[in-house]
Amino acid sequence: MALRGSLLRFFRTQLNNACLNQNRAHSVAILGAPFSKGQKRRGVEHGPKAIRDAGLVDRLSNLDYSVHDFGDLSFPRLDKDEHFMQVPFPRTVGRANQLLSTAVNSAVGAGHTCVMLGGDHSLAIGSVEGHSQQCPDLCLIWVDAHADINTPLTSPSGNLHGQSVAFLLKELQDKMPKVPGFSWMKPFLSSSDLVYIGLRDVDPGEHYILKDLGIQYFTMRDIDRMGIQRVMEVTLDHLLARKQRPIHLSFDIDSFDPSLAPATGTPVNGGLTYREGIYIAEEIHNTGLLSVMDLVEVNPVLGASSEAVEATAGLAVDVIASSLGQSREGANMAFQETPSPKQDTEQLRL
Ligand SMILES: NC(=[NH2+])NCCC[C@H](N)C(=O)O
Ligand SMILES: [Mn+2]
Ligand SMILES: [Mn+2]
Repeated sequence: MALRGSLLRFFRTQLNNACLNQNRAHSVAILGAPFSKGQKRRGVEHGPKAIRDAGLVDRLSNLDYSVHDFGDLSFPRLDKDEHFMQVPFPRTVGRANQLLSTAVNSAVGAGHTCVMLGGDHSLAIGSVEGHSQQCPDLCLIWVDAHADINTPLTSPSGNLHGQSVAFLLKELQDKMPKVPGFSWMKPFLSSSDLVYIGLRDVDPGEHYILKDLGIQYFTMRDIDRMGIQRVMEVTLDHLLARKQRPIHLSFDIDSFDPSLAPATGTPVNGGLTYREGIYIAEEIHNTGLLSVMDLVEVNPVLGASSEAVEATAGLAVDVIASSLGQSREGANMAFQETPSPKQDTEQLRL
């Protein structure tokens, strides 16, 4: 019995080590997912380019990562893809997510911390699913103005980017109709493995589900009341107190206030400040457990000016860099000691 227990523990640690960043702390994979069929506004498929143009790769290289930019995935166009109930493009969205899942699965398997650039938020289905193939005990932090937990039966819009979480949760399995295009996956996440931060536009059916499943969430009002420091403390405690496990961060740029992130499809007033957003990212980095992150819903076509687009994409880069260790305290990688003028002149004389 004792031997069996310790063997089990050993294998569990082995499995965890593949996922708990030890070996991959210094290697980041970037995956572009130029995809927009989870919602109806065009332009969000240009998100990956806008974020790269804002200097993502340079910023991560400055952090001393080896950065592997795997470029953009290419998603097939399916000619025949009729609505399912109110849901447009179900097969196209299902297939794109299946491809993304495979890509995330192999990037994590190869030892990278993975950054997925969207694209709309329906892509989190494939991203979290692929991550879970490598790290079945992952937990999910969803930073968003929206809960994205509608089912096809509760959704007011039909859009799949407002339903991603419903596809992931085991507890909603018997509330979900069989959506064509999604037979490759089944739900795997428990509602206790998920925390929301930043909510302020929750549909009635979503609110019912959040309450019914007892999901931990922090609205903007909660952030006003408790402060972002306490919100992060409770979030990380909720997810990690029992055991350390890999984190999937799914970050929707519309969690920020529209004054900071105007170029997005479903902006909602009263969002995160710059400092709150960066603090969330820093705290997640400080756990040492970030394994995959999504940065979604940057839509360069919806910016009123090039400045608006650059501000939104630049903010996305700041969030990604902070999640991967850029620190407001500064870092001293280049210095072993404070350079002294005496040594300098000696060197000059030589
Ligand atoms: N990922 C997003 N921006 N989602 C917005 C969802 C909006 C709304 N709740 C819906 O279901 O359509
Ligand atoms: Mn979202
Ligand atoms: Mn959103």
